[in-house]
Amino acid sequence: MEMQTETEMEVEEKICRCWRILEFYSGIGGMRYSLLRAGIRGRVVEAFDINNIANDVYEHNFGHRPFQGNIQILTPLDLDKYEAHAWLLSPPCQPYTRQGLQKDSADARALSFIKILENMSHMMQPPLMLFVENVVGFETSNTHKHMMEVLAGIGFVTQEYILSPLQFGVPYSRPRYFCLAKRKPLSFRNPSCNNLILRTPSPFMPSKNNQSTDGSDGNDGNQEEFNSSCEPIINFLETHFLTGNQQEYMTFRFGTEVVSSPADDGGGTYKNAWDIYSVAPSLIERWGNAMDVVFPESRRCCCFTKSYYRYVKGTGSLLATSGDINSRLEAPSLIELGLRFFTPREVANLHSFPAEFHFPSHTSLRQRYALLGNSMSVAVVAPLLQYLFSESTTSKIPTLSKDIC
Ligand SMILES: C[S@@+](CC[C@H](N)C(=O)[O-])C[C@H]1O[C@@H](n2cnc3c(N)ncnc32)[C@H](O)[C@@H]1O
Repeated sequence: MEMQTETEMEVEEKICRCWRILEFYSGIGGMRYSLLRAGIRGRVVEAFDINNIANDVYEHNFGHRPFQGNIQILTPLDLDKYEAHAWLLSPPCQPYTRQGLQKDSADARALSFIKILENMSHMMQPPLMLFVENVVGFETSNTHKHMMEVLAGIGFVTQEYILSPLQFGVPYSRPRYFCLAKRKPLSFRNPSCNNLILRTPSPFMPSKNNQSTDGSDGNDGNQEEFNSSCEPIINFLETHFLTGNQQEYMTFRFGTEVVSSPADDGGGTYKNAWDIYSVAPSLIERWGNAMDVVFPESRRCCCFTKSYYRYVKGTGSLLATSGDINSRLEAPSLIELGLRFFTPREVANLHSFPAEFHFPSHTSLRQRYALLGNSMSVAVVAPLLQYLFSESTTSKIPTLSKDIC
C-alpha cells in the first residue's frame, strides 16, 4: 500500500513537471510528434482542428480526439481555462502561398489565426511561449505584421527562422517559416538572434549537419551544398516496393536493417500497390516535362503538397523505379523509367514521422496524401521546439508556476 502511494506521488510529480501545451490546427499531429522527438516534458492539454478526418487520424495515433470546431469561436476566457504555458500553431497557409491569390489577412482562412492572436491580448494569463509554422511568404504578410505587433504588445521576444529538412540531413525540400516567441522574463539561449529572421539552424544546432544559408533566397539556399550531407531517398522508401537491385544495394549499404517501415498504412487495404502508385503513360505524355523525377540514390526531392496524387504538376516528386540516376539522361523516354508516386508511408518518412504513425483503415489514399501535404517536417520542428523550451527555468516562470516544480 505504501509502495502504491509512493508511486502515485512520483507519477503526480512527473505530471506536475510538465509544460501545459495547446496544439492549434493539430491536423495529423506533426507538432505533437515533434514534441515527442524533442523530448519536451510537456502535456498536450488540448488539440484543436476543424477537420473530421484529420481528427480521426490524430485520435488513432494519440488516443485523444482533438476539440472539433472552429478555433475562431474560442474566447479569451475559454483559453485562460487551459492555463497553458505554450501554444503551438500551424494555421492554414493558403492566404500566403505564392501559388495562391495571396489575399493575406483578407482571406477568410486567415481569420481564426488573427482572432486567436487578438484573444491573447485579452487573456488574464497569456501563454509564455509560442511557436508558429507557415509557408515562406508569411513573413512579408499583413498577418505577420499584426502578429509581431500583438506579441510585442504583451511582452514577447521573438526569433524567426526559414528552414528546410535539407538542412537536417533529410533529402526533402520543404522550406517553411517558423516564429519562436517567449514572454519576458523568459529569454532565448542565444539572444543575439532576437528580432531576426535567420535561414540557418546554427543558433540552436551548431553541428556538422547544418550549414549556414544566410543571404540565400529563402528557397533552401545552396541546394548542392545540402545534397552532399543528406541521406539518399532509398533510406525513406518502403522496402517491399524496391526492385531486386535496389534491395541488394540496401543490403550492401545497410546490412539487413530496414530503415523505413515495410508495413502497409495500417489497414492492409492496398495490396496491389504497384498498380495504384504507378504513373499512367497518358500523364507522362501530357505532363512529363513538368514532372520532378527522382531516383532512389537522389539526395533531394520536392515538397509534397496536399494535391499530390490528384495532380502531377508541382505537387511533389515522382520516383523512377528502373535504371539509376544517370538513366534520366540516357533513357529515350520517361515511360521507360517506370515512374511511380511515393506512397503515403514514404511521404510520412520524408516528413520524419515515426514508424508507429498509421492511418486508420477508413481513410482513402487521397485523404492520406492531403493530410500529409498539410503537415510538417518533424526533423525541422523538433530541434526548434527543443530550443524554444530550453532555458525556460522554473525560477523565471512569473505566474503559471503551479504546474512546474
Ligand atoms: C497547415 S494544416 C496544419 C497541419 C498540422 N500541423 C499537421 O501536422 O497535420 C492546418 C490545419 O488547420 C485546420 N484548420 C483550418 N482552419 C481552422 C479553423 N478555423 N479552426 C480549426 N481548425 C482549422 C485544418 O483542418 C488543417 O488540419
